[in-house]
Amino acid sequence: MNLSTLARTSLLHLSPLRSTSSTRDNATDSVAIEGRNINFSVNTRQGKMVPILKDCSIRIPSGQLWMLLGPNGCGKSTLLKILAGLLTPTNGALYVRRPKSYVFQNPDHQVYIVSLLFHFSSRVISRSLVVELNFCVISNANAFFIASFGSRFLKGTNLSLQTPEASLTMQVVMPTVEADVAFGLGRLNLTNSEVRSRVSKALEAVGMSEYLQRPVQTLSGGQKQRVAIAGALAEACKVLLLDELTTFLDESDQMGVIKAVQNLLDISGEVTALWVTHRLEELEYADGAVYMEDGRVVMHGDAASINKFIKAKQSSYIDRINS
Ligand SMILES: Nc1ncnc2c1ncn2[C@@H]1O[C@H](COP(=O)(O)OP(=O)(O)OP(=O)(O)O)[C@@H](O)[C@H]1O
Repeated sequence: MNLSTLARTSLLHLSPLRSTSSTRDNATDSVAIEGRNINFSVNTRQGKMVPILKDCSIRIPSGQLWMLLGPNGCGKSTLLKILAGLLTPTNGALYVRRPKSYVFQNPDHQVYIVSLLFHFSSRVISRSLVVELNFCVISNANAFFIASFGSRFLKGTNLSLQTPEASLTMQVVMPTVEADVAFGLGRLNLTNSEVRSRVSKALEAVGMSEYLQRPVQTLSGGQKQRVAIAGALAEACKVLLLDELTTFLDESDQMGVIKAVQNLLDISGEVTALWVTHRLEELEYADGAVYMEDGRVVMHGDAASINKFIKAKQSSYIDRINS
């Protein structure tokens, strides 16, 4: 989908975008993420089609931090995965600026996820989708293995596995923060000094420069999350899709991650972030927000209006319970 074609199309059911006081000075009017009438259904074992997303439309300007909110099961993660290219919509129009990167809720799953993402972009050399990265070789069968045991447990381990298609040795996780951030750069044909420079700039953007040589498993959850974001930045990603990053974090780590994302948007001016959250208080850091219910986008616009809308809904719900 061509951006200019999409931009010319009027999105009648979206509320107009308005700037908020927190909008970054360097943000432009160009659009980084746009979805129009996105539908997504799944087939149940009984052969029934169940709609998960219903005519969802969103439009997110470049250089801004937006939040995606809504009750449990309303479809936030599904929409984010569609934007990331991990799921294909049943129908609808979609534009997401590239390179884009998806950062998962649990920082310990990041390496497993990296391997899955590479399925779509890397060299397929056997039926089991074996992919070669700069440091490691992973197959989808092994990815399941990593998921089952937890990548944290396997960090820095060498595994030898025999599959019907190939005999594999894989080093699962990078031993240090520096190597972890450099993980995805192998396919870019960069010199060593270019890799080092990208890694150090990315770690600086998330406030983790002094952790370059630290083993990843010694970091806190929030620090791991920031390292994962740095990995995406090192690959020069323009769109960050962040799935409930602060769920497992305490308050100080939570603030560290939000500040890191805000900081990197301020520094770059051209990175756009969409952040799935349950926490209403995180809205105060956003330029805009999308509120979903039951697979639909109910409201879309500036963060303050969405905050007011959700609070009004919550208090009317409490009133109904109490009456
Ligand atoms: N493959 C699937 N098969 C059946 N139902 C699914 C599938 N994937 C998602 N769903 C359902 O779709 C709905 C939306 O799921 P999704 O994970 O996107 O919600 P969410 O808003 O991110 O929820 P939460 O806030 O609890 O993480 C849920 O009811 C979920 O059970």
